[in-house]
Amino acid sequence: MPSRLTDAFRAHPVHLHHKHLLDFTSFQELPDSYKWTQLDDHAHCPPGGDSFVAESVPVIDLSDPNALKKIGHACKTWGVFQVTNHGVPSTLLDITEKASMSLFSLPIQQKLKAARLPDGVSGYGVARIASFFSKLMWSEGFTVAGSPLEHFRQLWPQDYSKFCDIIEEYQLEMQKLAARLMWLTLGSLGITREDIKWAGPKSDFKETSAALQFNYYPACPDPDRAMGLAAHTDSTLLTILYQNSTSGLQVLREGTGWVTVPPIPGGLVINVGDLLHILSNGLYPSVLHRAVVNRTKHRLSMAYLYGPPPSVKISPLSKLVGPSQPPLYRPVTWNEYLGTKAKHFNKALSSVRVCAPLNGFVDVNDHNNRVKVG
Ligand SMILES: O=C(O)CCC(=O)C(=O)O
Ligand SMILES: [Fe+2]
Repeated sequence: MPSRLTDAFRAHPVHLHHKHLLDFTSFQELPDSYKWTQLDDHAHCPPGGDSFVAESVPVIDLSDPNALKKIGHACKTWGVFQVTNHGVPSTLLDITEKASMSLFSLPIQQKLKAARLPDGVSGYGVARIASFFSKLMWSEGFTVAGSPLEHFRQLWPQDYSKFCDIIEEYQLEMQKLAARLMWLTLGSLGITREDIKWAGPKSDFKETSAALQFNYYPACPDPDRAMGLAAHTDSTLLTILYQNSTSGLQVLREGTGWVTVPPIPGGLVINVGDLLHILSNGLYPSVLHRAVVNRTKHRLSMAYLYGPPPSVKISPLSKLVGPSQPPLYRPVTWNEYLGTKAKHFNKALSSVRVCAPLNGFVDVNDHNNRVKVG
């Protein structure tokens, strides 16, 4: 089944020659094309070493009766949190991690058989945001939007169905968790089931769309100068991210700089995306994040990118706007917004803004162009 997200990228294809997808294991030294400086990074802060930061991203136990309140606070102040007791079986997380490791461990010629087309969404390739940077990122990726069947047949002609089953089960579990998190997040804003008609007759967000993004970051000979995945916000409502036991995810904390989100066993990271930022009229700002790499250990992450049904226009919720809080953003569908992001990247959110905020709050990405962090 063709992905409904595909249309968004037709107008902005990413033409990246496969020479960019290198066999990372062959390098003893970091090639110049992978050396990032302050100027190469829109966030004006090259990867660098870990600095000590006292603050840490909230960890919320979903079985805690105060989870809703804690999620609201985390969304408002961080735009990111980790969840435990989320109901996704740890065996499924392990199996899916192993399946994606099998994928990235295939010979490069085999992986290229499932290469993402320039105007496509699914398949193997470099990060889509790579086209906005002159330096290369130390990572490879695989995106699944809809069914992975065709690509998996290319990758594993003999046992593709086993891998398809794993992905399908993972997608189902993520869908359930995403719907639960949506109600917790919206509930923390005082939004009820009557306010979100597009959640469907059973309020289960069954018609929403999503993509799965697998990222692989090989061990790197010069991690302080390499970039795994450059700073960006996700164009989602929310993202559910699983990371293996190697740390690398960092989020930008206002006034502090980059804060590492440490992997916790069985934990999942939840990012507020740009569409939730719009829906909440800026009350829950999307989080700027990036991935750095490691000298000795590879890193793997699996991001479930969760958005609304394709035809739904996302705009600030009417309960959250009023005479003193005018709507800050114009209505957009997910596809429209992905097209805007493909063109404007980190300026996408400001490009759909219709009015300056009254409370002095600025979009993280605007901010990011003025402030040096780190
Ligand atoms: O690898 C990570 O931790 C970050 C991945 C990510 O931000 C993404 O896929 O959008
Ligand atoms: Fe991301």
